[in-house]
Amino acid sequence: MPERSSPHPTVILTAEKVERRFGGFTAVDVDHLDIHRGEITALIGPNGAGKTTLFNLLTGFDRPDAGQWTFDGHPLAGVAPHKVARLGMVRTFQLTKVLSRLTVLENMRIAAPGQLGERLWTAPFSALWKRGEKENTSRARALLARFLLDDKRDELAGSLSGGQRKLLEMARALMVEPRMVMLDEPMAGVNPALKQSLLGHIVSLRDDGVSVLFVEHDMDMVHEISDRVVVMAQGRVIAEGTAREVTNDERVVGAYLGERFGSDLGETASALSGEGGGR
Ligand SMILES: Nc1ncnc2c1ncn2[C@@H]1O[C@H](COP(=O)(O)OP(=O)(O)OP(=O)(O)O)[C@@H](O)[C@H]1O
Repeated sequence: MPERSSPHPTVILTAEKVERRFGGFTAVDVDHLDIHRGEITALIGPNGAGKTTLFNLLTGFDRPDAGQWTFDGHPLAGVAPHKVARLGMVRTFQLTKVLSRLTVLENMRIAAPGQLGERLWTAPFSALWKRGEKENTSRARALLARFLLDDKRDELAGSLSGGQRKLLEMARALMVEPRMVMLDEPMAGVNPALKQSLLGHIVSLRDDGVSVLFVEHDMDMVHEISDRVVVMAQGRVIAEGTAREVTNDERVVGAYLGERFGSDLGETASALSGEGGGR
């Protein structure tokens, strides 16, 4: 549906020859990857394709065996996650048990930049620190209002529904005012009623100028909001293009049909082919 990818996009993230091996097994072997600025990019692929491992590498949560990548001109290989976030690239995380025992507002406040970091050491209890805390709280409240969670602010995060948790994960990521957000399966465990609202929030991020990269198995979502789709299989990028282009790509259909479970891409491709009068 959207297919609004610009013919002359600028690149916000570019990766070269990124490799991650676990023992003798190569989980990621990406020769080249560009993510376009201001677009919604879906990263899809069968189970075990290396999508999450690539996310972890790009955001500093894992170390590559080889490779380089730059975000907005900053070389990032070997840079720690909190520094990556400070440069403007954040990823969402599923709420852990520990975070579930904190309130919604506490979850937001600890996601603020510099929290538990240098600010706390150099200026505890100072006026500067208090001002920072006040700013963090008002930013957190504004984001919670945007995601319709403000009336839940004093409730434990663990008491939220699956969809509300996803909204909180996204709101938390925005505490650092990122230029790029990486979402890991944003639709997993979300009921259909909240799905549209979540999609709307992702589109509104793009409309605010934030680049979005998301991993997802839900092909309806991929078709509905992606400007561009990158397909991985066996650690490599095997295809790139609009959702329609990649679902009609034989290499992509082959990669999915090769596995028994996972995505509905095979069905989607057949449906698309049917629309187009058969293949
Ligand atoms: N820490 C690890 N140690 C050993 N093997 C790992 C490790 N992390 C990932 N792998 C392997 O790397 C491969 C890629 O895994 P990854 O989780 O990145 O795939 P994925 O595309 O995200 O899959 P899914 O869609 O199922 O989440 C898999 O075969 C996985 O078993």
